[in-house]
Amino acid sequence: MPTATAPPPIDVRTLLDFRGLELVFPNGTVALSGVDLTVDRGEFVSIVGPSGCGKSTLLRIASGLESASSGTADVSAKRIGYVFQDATLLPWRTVQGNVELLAELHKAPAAERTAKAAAAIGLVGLTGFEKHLPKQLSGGMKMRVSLARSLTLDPELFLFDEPFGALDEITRERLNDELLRLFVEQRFAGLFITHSVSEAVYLSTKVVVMSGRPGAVVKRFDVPFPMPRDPDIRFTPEFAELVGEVSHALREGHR
Ligand SMILES: Nc1ncnc2c1ncn2[C@@H]1O[C@H](COP(=O)(O)OP(=O)(O)OP(=O)(O)O)[C@@H](O)[C@H]1O
Repeated sequence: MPTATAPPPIDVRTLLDFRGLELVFPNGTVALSGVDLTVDRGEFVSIVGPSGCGKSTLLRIASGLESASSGTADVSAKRIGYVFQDATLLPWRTVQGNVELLAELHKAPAAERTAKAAAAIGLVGLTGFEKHLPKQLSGGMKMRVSLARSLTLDPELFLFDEPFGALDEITRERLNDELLRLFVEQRFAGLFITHSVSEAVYLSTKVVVMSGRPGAVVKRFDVPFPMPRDPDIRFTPEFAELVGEVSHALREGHR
């Protein structure tokens, strides 16, 4: 009797899979050249690279806003969250109204929207600020609202484009810890762009270093420190050593 052939297993671990990506803009600018990048479930991947090396372009490809000229860009994550350097809040809407926005666009019923927004506002530590308008919030609080807005979608993959770049050091460190807590609790995967090597090492399970334009991956580092991550890890020689190695690769790739 013929035996049924089992279908090939689907690799549900990989949420984003870029192979040999090239991107040439219509004006001839070669932004990316042969970029291989994957983000698996459970991973938090940071990209560091010199200005103009194509980091934001990679996120634009991940979100479907840009298409590669060649190579393959597979994104199997169904629900994707976005946080950019600018919190992009609607100034006339309250915190609650801003956080409900995505659920509203997805036509979720009012009661579900309210409940999801309240839970997300709680997750980012803004309970009590629901009725505030964006102009009444600090920069760090606005970023929390931006995070909460995407959390209502229960994202499988979160894309971050230098979300904390404009914040002061203390606020940035606090938000790094909040983000790590959310990563552990909410179990989304992350693709995070930053100019800060220590931020990349502190947050990530993997750090990818890109060269200057055209952007290519010059080195990948696995970050061995366990999750949940101890904030004091930043003051250890092992942490300093890894930051040094990533910084060195960044300098080498920039020549
Ligand atoms: N629409 C476009 N047309 C032509 N060139 C572009 C376009 N968009 C971006 N570029 C160029 O492509 C390169 C990559 O841009 P991108 O914004 O991805 O870099 P980046 O690494 O995110 O930079 P930064 O760190 O400064 O934010 C840059 O040199 C940029 O000037």
